[in-house]
Amino acid sequence: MNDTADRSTLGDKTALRRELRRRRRTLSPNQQKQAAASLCQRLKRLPEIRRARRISLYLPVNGEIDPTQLLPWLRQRKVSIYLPVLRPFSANRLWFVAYRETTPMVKNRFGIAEPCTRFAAERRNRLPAWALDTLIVPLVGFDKQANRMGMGGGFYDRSLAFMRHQGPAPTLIGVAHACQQVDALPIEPWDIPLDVVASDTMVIRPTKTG
Ligand SMILES: Nc1nc2c(c(=O)[nH]1)N(C=O)[C@@H](CNc1ccc(C(=O)N[C@@H](CCC(=O)O)C(=O)O)cc1)CN2
Ligand SMILES: Nc1ncnc2c1ncn2[C@@H]1O[C@H](COP(=O)(O)OP(=O)(O)OP(=O)(O)O)[C@@H](O)[C@H]1O
Repeated sequence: MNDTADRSTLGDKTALRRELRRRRRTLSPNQQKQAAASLCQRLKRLPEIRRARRISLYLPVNGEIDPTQLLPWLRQRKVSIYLPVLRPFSANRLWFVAYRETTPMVKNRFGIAEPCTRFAAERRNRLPAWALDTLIVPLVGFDKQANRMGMGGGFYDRSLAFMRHQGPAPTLIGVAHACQQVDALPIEPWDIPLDVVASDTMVIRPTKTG
């Protein structure tokens, strides 16, 4: 690809990301609540989530759809719950820290609540991504092939890069509001494909090829 094409692709992606983030921010508190309830109903019926024993989810910010209504249901099923935490000294990578009622929380540099560094520093409180069996991944956008767009930091793509090789392959469930769907997203070489996308109105799986 030449330089000009490269720059215009990047420009398109940034503009699209901004537009999709704007869409979810304009939802009213009531719409947010309805969407979250409807998403969680759908998620509870997914075989992928009913099999989960070690799952990560996220605490929503800036209009992201809220998956936390799942917490009581997961706890009742004795599923271990983890949150993504920005890894110190490891740029744009995540590790996953146990989220219990007693976990001490702080806000990270993006204003997202996460388990505090001292708690996360203890090995027994955290897992690398490959040791989870299921991840609920926050999406900024998705398309009908279940391709994803995230915040643009490459946090999930970097943390899941191990999935290109043989070995552990946690189930990846992308979640978003229905208004975050677009016709087609550009696929990047580093994108790790999702198994399923769930929104407040639908469940999408990529069509199998090959
Ligand atoms: N709720 C939630 N938690 C999450 C993610 C997420 O998307 N949602 N992440 C998924 O990767 C990781 C954090 N990734 C992020 C990547 C970029 C930005 C970001 O650029 N935010 C602001 C800038 C804020 C600032 O710099 O102060 C922005 O977009 O303008 C935020 C979080 C881990 N935790
Ligand atoms: N495995 C990787 N190793 C190194 N850099 C990576 C990797 N994956 C993604 N990146 C880099 O991260 C940046 C952001 O990627 P992209 O725009 O696809 O983000 P995203 O998929 O929206 O973000 P996220 O994964 O945080 O949801 C890109 O510049 C890309 O080069």
